[in-house]
This record gives sequence, C-alpha cells and structure tokens, in this order.
Amino acid sequence: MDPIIRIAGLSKTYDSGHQALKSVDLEIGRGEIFALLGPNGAGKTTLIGIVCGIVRPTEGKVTVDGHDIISGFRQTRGAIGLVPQELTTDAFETVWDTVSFSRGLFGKPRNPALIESLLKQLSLWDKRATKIKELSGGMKRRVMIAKALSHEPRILFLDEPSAGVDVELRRGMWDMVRQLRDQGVTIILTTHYIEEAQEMADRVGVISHGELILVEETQALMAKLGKRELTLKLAEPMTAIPPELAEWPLELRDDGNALLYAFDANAERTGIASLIKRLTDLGIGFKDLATRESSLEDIFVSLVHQEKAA
Ligand SMILES: Nc1ncnc2c1ncn2[C@@H]1O[C@H](COP(=O)(O)OP(=O)(O)OP(=O)(O)O)[C@@H](O)[C@H]1O
Repeated sequence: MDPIIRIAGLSKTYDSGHQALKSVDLEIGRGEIFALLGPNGAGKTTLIGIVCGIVRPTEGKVTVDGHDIISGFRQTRGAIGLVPQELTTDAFETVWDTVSFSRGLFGKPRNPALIESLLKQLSLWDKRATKIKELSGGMKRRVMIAKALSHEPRILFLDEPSAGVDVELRRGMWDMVRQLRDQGVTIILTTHYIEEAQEMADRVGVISHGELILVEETQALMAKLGKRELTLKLAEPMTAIPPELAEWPLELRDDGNALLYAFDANAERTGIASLIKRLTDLGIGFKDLATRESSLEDIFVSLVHQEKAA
C-alpha cells in the first residue's frame, strides 16, 4: 500500500477531560475508499477534524501526502476536501456563487468550466442560480460536496454522507464517489449505514470509545467473520423450541412460524444435516428452507457488542 495519510499514536483529550481518541494508528492508501464505522460518539468526527486541521491533537503525528498536518497545514488542508455532517453554507447565496467562492478560499484561480462540470455531475446545474435556502436537504448536501470538491482535492472526507438522503439519491452519490475514486481521489467516509460501507468501501475501520478496534478489507472481513443463516419455515407454528433440539443454537422467528439457525459457513460440519434429521425424527415438518449470508451490519453489531462485554 502507498499511504496518502499516516496516523500514528493519535490521541485527543478535550478540555472537558473527555478522551475522544486513544492512540490511533492508521494508514489510508492512495486511491482507496475507506469507511470508518462506529457508534455515536465513538470519535469519528474528532479523527476527521484532526486530519483536516480543525481539531488539535493531544498526542501523535499525522501526515498527509508526506506533510505534517501542523507544520505543513497549508499543503495538507489544500489536498483535502471535507464534507461535514452539518450543513454550513450561506443560505442567501446562489449555488454557483457559494461553490465558486469555496474554490477562491483555497487560493485557486477561477475555473468556471470546472465548477460547471461539478454542478452537472452532482445534478445541480439547473439549480445554479437558486439560493441555497430554497433547496431541498438532499440538494444542500450535494452543494456541500460540490464545495468540498471545488479546489480539486486529492482526498475527500465525507462525514455521514447519507444522513437524511433518500435511497435514490444515496445510490447516485455512491456512483459519484466511485467515479471520483476512478479519477484518483482517495475517499474516507463515516457512516451509520453499514450497507453503504459494504457496498463501497475497499477497507473498513471500526472505532469504539476512541479506539480503533479493527481495520480490514471489507471482503476479507465478510469472509472471515461471516456466518450463514438457515431459515426453516415451519408447517405448524411452535410456541417453544423443543428440548430435543437444545444442541443447535436455534431461535424462533415470525411468531413461531420459522426457525433460525446460524452456522459457520467455513466449518467442516455445519450441523444442518443432523438438524434436519432430528426435525424429521421429531415429526416437525417444514414448508421451505432458505440460507442467507450475514451482512456487515451483523458483524459490526457483534464486534461492538463483544468489545463492550470485554
Ligand atoms: N468540543 C468538544 N468538547 C468536548 N467533548 C467533545 C467535543 N467534541 C466531541 N466531544 C466528545 O468526544 C466524543 C467523540 O465525539 P465525535 O463527534 O468524534 O464522535 P462521532 O464518532 O463522530 O459520533 P457521531 O457518530 O455521533 O457523529 C463524544 O463523546 C463527544 O461528546
């Protein structure tokens, strides 16, 4: 991996005494899409804020494209586009003006052709003369993306890009993020929509209580921790799982109309054949049977749960 961002021993304690980050080490590869997952208050925004030079670290070192974020602030901030969680833009400005102005803030010469192509790519071209306050929430969010891209950054941070965005727009945004990656932009996103990470990210990092508890390639993580689930639709509903089935970790679902069995797909013996034989012996009939792979969401929930328990 050729890292574009290197984070080493990064800690942050706010003036309140709250430790939001605990010795985080992380490298982000050039041109990758990296998703940072974690429950509310885990420290994601703090981490992004530090890399972008908005929050001062308490300890540790961060470099962006070889430049230190503190001594080389101008170079590092210029390389980064940030789409914050909160919409921060002047409500009375037009789309065109606000995006053009953002470019100027980075000391870049005017480039109307670039602004035009950004607005077209983000389906904002026909809104270019509209005031921000007259836009829908999803449009405002796209304006924030256009602003963040206006100075042609090599790295884009998206903090909760899908919050409050409908499904169709979300898909459109994912396409745009992939296009940017194809153009060589490195993308780091935080998300609560695990599906978003599963769909887009090359790697995911899980942060909990300020600690980075896991960093892994998305596909490898799914393969390693992934479980499969077998659902048996019962011919007759059940009120309780019979004791004769105690050796399988079963759950009743769908008001007793279905039995769920989670198994390790990589194990030599899945236990399915013996379960079905036992059900037949007990005269328990089923109408249908289906298996499904667990999602990144299941994996994430169990990881954070395990960490809490520890
Ligand atoms: N300026 C601040 N002063 C004191 N504490 C802060 C400050 N900013 C954030 N915190 C605390 O630091 C912790 C991490 O916050 P942060 O915003 O980084 O979390 P997050 O993972 O981005 O959460 P969310 O998913 O809710 O955005 C939280 O407990 C938060 O209350």
